[in-house]
Formats: sequence, C-alpha cells, structure tokens
Amino acid sequence: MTPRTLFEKIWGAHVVAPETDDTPSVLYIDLHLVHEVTSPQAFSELRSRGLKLRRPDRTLATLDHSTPTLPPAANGERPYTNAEAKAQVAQLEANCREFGVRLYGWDSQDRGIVHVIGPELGATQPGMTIVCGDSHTSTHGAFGALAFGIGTTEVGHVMATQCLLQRKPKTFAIHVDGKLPRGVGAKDLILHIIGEIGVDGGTGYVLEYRGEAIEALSMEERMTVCNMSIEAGARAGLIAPDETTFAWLKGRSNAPQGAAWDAAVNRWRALRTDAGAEYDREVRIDASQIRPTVTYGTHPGMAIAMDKPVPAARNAPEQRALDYMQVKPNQPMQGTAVDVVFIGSCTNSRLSDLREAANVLRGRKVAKGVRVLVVPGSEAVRRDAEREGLHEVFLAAGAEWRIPGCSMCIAMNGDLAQPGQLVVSTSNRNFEGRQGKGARTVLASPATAAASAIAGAIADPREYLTEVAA
Ligand SMILES: CC(C)[C@H](C(=O)O)[C@@H](O)C(=O)O
Ligand code: SF4
Repeated sequence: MTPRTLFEKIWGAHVVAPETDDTPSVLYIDLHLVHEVTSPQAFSELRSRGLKLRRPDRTLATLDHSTPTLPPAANGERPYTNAEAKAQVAQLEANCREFGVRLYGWDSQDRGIVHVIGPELGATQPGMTIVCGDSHTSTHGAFGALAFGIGTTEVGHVMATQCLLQRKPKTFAIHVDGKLPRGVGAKDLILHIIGEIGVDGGTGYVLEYRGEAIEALSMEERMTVCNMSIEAGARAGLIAPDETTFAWLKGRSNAPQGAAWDAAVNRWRALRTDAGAEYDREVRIDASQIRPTVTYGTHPGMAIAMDKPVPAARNAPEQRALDYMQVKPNQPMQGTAVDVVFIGSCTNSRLSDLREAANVLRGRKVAKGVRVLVVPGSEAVRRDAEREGLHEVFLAAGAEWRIPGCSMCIAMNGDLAQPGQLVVSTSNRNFEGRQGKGARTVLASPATAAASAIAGAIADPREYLTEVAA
C-alpha cells in the first residue's frame, strides 16, 4: 500500500463522499464543540427549518468567550459589562436545553475555554475529526485529531447532518530537530516557526509538526504549538499520537475505558505517518537555535528572539505595524516598558503554563504600575492551581487571579488594556485593538510574561530561573 501521512489516514477514514470537480468532499465529523459566540444563528436556522440536532451525543458546549472573569456579586449577579455578552450566554443556555446539548455552563465544575476543556474531558481523541465555530480549534490537533475552525453556516450544517463539505487541503511537514534550550518553551517555538514560514506560510495546508523536539513536548506544550497553526494561515496542525498522548488521555471521563481503551490505543498507534510518505511541502527548524521569542508587530509572523534587533519595515503594512506598536527598528524588544501582563487564553492557560509563570513570580513582586491578570483556562485548571497554591504565588506577587474564560485575549467584559498601553500577552493574536482600542500586544510565553511583569519591561525569563536545576 502507498505510504500515507497522518492527515491522509484521518481524512480517508472520514470521507463519506469524495470530492469532484464541482463539489467538495463530504466529511464525517466525530466531535462538534460549541460556544456562545458562533452558535446562535446556527441554532436559529435549525429551529426555523424544524430540524433536530443530528448527534447531540457528539456535541459539547461551553461558556467561555462572553463570561466575566470576576466572581458574581452577593446576589449571584455576574458582572457583565456588555449586554450582548450576557444575552449570548443566556441564549446558549436556552439553546442547549431546547436541543439537548451537553453544556458545561456556570453550574459546571468543568466549564472553561472550549479548547482547554475538550482535551481535559478526554473528548478530544486521536484520529477524530473535530470542528468548532472557532479558529483555534487547531489546538486539538495536538492529539493527532484533524481539528479545524468552521463558520457559523457550517456550524448549522454539522448540527443538522454531522457532516461538512470540505476541499482536501495539502500537507506540510514541519520537522523540528534537536532540543529546545533550557528556559525556551513551546510558545517560543511556535512564534519562531511562524516567524520563519510567515503568517500565510501555512495557507492551504494542514501542518504536521514532527521531529525530536516535538516528540519531547508534553501534551500541554503540543497544544500550545497546534493552537497557533491557524496564525500561520494553516487549516489545521497535527502531531502524531504517541505514548505521551495515551498516558495523558488515559482515565479521563470521556475517554474509552477498559477493553475499549486498549482497542483504541491499538488503532491510534497505527495513525502515525508511514515511512516514505510524502508531504506537499517540508521545512526543517533547528530547536537548539531558538531563544525566548516575542512579537514586535501586529501579526504573529512579526516575531523575533527578544534580544535580536527588530528588522526595518520592508513595506507599508510593516511600517504601519511598527508605528502602531511604537517599536523602533534595529533595537531589540527586550527592555521595552510594559503596562499590562496577561497570562491566559487557549494558547497558555493550562496548569503547566501557570506553573511556568509561578516559578518566575514566586517570592517576587510585580513592578510598580504594572497590572497583571492571570486567568486559568478552565475550572479544572483553577482547582488544580489552587490546590498547589499557585493563586497565592500570583496574589502575593501583586497579580489578579480570576475565574476561567477568554478574558483579555479578546478584551471581554472590561478585561482590556487602555489606548497606548503595552500588553505582554500569552495569547495568540496581536492585531490592532485586539486587547482594547489602541492597545499594543506583544505575544510571549508564560515565563516571559512573568519575567516582564517583575522587570516592568520585556525580560528574558532565563535570568529568573537560575535557581532551577537544568
Ligand atoms: C469568537 C470566535 C469566532 C473567535 C475565533 O474564531 O477565533 C475568537 O475565539 C478569537 O480568538 O478571535
Ligand atoms: S482564548 Fe482567545 S483565541 Fe482562544 S478561543 Fe478564546 S478568544 Fe479565541
């Protein structure tokens, strides 16, 4: 048999009707994740056509984007600052009741950002097709699932049919050789990769991250990498499932149990790309050369090691980006004054991310005048972090500790920066106004964000990790 890539195996197992010149493929969807922002119209469409949800058992909803991250008032009222956000939440609650969808809502111990809870619950599994009306659905590719964002109309299609019309994307292998240096993590790696291939380098492709450095990553780190695939323009990002994946998933509530687990692992082992399989495009990245990396412009492709001088603009959009960011070329980003630090989002709000930030912040104080917001990705992360006392580390350092949600990643419910303020953010998007009108976003790792909070300026976390054994 012709050797096949991981992508081709998953795709092939889900095609219901193949693509023709006139029509895309019909692809079966194993898991549909739903949140309050992109689902209302789709539910309305079902209602107006008198349709039911095709597979409620393969649909899972959560509240994340529009939820305030401050606790409720004494009377139980949630502190929404935005009436539309409040209405969206109420609408999803009503829609889930009407259509019989499992909702991880306000009363759930497992609510959280959709891309954090899918894996946490074990709902995300290798070999699946997973969609959500959300671009960062690529996160779930960390488990060797073909996972991608869809539009609101497609959300309706999947609700009604459990299928989707799709043109087959091309494949792009990103080989990451060698080892990441100490103090350099998954966020630095993905920012570096996007800096190398460009914000549209992945357009039309499904990326497969592979090689020694990728295999060495934890599941949380793999999720950080796959999360940002979309920021390179890719349809999705994939990492082959391996022992790390299986160990992480085992025993989670929605994962197969007992004999079904063993059978599933056997199937999952066969997913990895066959020797000799060909990709449409390949690049090689040397992990050992990567340093703490940050963005300096208004898209994630404008990324550079923080100690390297920012390159001069090559065109008008780049010049506009530098002007907006108030960044001067030929100077490094390291040392740039910081106003706000945001540690959270579906890219970096898992327990390991919070530990990484806490390791830097422990026993230290946030610089005067810097506001630091730490927002766990889910209730489970919040519980685990509090059990370990991480919240006490953050609070003692002078940071705010919030309840889970998308928060300052999208400037929601008052979690935003003021015009001109510079935010070092562990999220994934840095376009103009993303974190507040006129706010300037620098994307970075949790360790860099924490180090910058202490220094009051963009700082190299390795300077704060001296006491940690190599
Ligand atoms: C609200 C949603 C449609 C959006 C997305 O698709 O990415 C959001 O999650 C974002 O990060 O901007
Ligand atoms: S955390 Fe940010 S990037 Fe992730 S789903 Fe929410 S808004 Fe989108």
